[in-house]
Amino acid sequence: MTTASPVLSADDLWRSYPGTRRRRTRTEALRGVHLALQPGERLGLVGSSGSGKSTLLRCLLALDAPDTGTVTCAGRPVRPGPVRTLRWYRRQVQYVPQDPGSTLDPRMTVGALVAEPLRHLAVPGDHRDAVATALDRVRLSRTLLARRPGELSGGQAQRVALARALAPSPDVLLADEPVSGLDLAVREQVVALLAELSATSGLALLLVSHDLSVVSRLCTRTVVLDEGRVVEDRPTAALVTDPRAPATRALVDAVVRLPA
Ligand SMILES: Nc1ncnc2c1ncn2[C@@H]1O[C@H](COP(=O)(O)OP(=O)(O)OP(=O)(O)O)[C@@H](O)[C@H]1O
Repeated sequence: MTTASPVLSADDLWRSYPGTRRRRTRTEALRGVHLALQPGERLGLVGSSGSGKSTLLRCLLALDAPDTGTVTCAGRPVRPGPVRTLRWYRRQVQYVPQDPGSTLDPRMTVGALVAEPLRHLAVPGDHRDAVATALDRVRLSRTLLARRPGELSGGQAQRVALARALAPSPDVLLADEPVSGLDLAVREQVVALLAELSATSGLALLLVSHDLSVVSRLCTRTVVLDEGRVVEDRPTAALVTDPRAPATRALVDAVVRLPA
């Protein structure tokens, strides 16, 4: 067990949603979730549909507040609030969305898209340099700077999303199913790129997925959520070869059943 202090942690998070007319009871989406991401670590967060992954991610991104419990980044508590009070956090913890095709503004050029977070976060320095560096880091040619999302392949769009997240030089990336919309060959390239980025720059990565096969190739440790609870938190290799919780077994079986 590592003793370094986590760069990002969730401590005893509880979050419930009110009942609806059709479903009267409250939904307990998170039930006492603990999670700690060490500097430079690659941590997987897996669980079936409805297990609470998105709710946890929204709390970690300070887009939603837990009912009780705290999110802490580098020793400071993190809660939703006005943009200016969260700038420090957004510079340290960046988000890579699931489907860049629909999240990148189709009217903006690649250059403007990658520069946007730097402007929003009031990052000092020459933004053109930072944009060029971010494109280099994701292996995107600078000849794409003037293109718009509609003129990019799926893999290029995902790299632009990654470059946007990397531009402010964060310590942590939270990636939500970052390869799920990509075909197999491109998926392999993006997985390899994420592994390389974390290995060479000390970037910590929290990879959220329902697919254990992607997580097992990238993450050294994996947390399994089931009905809002952490049911396993172990090295990924051990978890895959010897799943203990029924939810983990189901995820392992789902990978085994997939055609090669
Ligand atoms: N806004 C909401 N109002 C009511 N219930 C909600 C709301 N958002 C999520 N839930 C419920 O909370 C539980 C956890 O949902 P969540 O979206 O966090 O799961 P998930 O693991 O991300 O699922 P998926 O993989 O399908 O995206 C589910 O039972 C869901 O129906």
